[in-house]
Amino acid sequence: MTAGLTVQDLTVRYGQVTAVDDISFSVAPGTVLGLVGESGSGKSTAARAVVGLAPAQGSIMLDNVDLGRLPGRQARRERRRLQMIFQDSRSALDPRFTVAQCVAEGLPSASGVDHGRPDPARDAPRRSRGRIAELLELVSLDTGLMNARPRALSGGQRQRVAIARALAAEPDVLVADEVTASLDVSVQAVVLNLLRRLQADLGLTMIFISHNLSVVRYMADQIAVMYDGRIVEQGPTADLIAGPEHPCTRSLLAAIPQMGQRRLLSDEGIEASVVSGPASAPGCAYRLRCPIGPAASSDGREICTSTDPMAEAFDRHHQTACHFASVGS
Ligand SMILES: Nc1ncnc2c1ncn2[C@@H]1O[C@H](COP(=O)(O)OP(=O)(O)OP(=O)(O)O)[C@@H](O)[C@H]1O
Repeated sequence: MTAGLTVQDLTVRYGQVTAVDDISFSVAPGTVLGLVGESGSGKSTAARAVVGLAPAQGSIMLDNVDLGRLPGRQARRERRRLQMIFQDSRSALDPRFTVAQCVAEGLPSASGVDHGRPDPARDAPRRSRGRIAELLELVSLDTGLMNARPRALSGGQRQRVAIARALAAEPDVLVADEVTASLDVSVQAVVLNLLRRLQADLGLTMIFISHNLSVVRYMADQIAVMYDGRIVEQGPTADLIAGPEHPCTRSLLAAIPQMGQRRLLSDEGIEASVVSGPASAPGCAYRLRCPIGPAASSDGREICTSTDPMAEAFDRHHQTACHFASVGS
């Protein structure tokens, strides 16, 4: 069984911008956490921080090992257990490399640490080709494409190469950030099914990010909803979909087109970007958008403007950061 992931008090600041604001979550071994939220809510930054690509405060633990407390070399080795797949496979793959070389980038070296960028002038080492072929088969890619360059591939094929490269490192945790957002709608479902199958077959622990709640719903066991750098609601997928408590979650749900699979898997329908108050303002960050908060109520809902709602446990599994989470939609 792969390791579980625990993230505690994760904060990422870029100058004055707090992109991720003190979030905590855990992903049980072999399960999928869906991270959903509007554009700019901090999903990508959180993901990048988890895999060590963004400067962060807080702790990231694989099982009970805090990666931030390990010495450099050991930390680098442990970080290989977390792999990320990005939205844009075109820029994620080096155009000078063959497919085999792209996948070989992910293979652990004999010493167990990064073997760096393979020399694009040389072919993937002969001893690795068997493993590379295995990985291509795993992602249902024709091994005849081994010597092709990424630009000769379709978007879906390139994303499969990126997945194969991530799997080459034999990760415990896979972080998938909007991996189908730039694919044709017809290919999105195929890649999502592939990811779901690989996750289940390999028992991977996974963070799956999308701004499209219908896609996250399909992929995830648990969902965390982000707004303005924070997690405003999290819980088991079925509970959160059947009984969304935070108005932000309700708004994301309402934006799902109630149509067939083609529309459901498209990126249509999620509106707007984050509108928050000044960073120093007290109160709930969602209040300016909120249909049940101060703007919408005659009683003023003073608490929304005066007090930041901490995530309160409505039950043990389902948490919502809203003073009026139980008020109807
Ligand atoms: N390198 C950076 N420098 C400065 N600000 C950044 C940087 N990366 C992200 N941000 C800011 O952090 C906030 C969160 O951005 P992030 O990309 O993580 O959100 P997101 O939810 O992933 O959005 P999207 O779905 O559009 O990618 C935004 O306000 C963004 O402008």
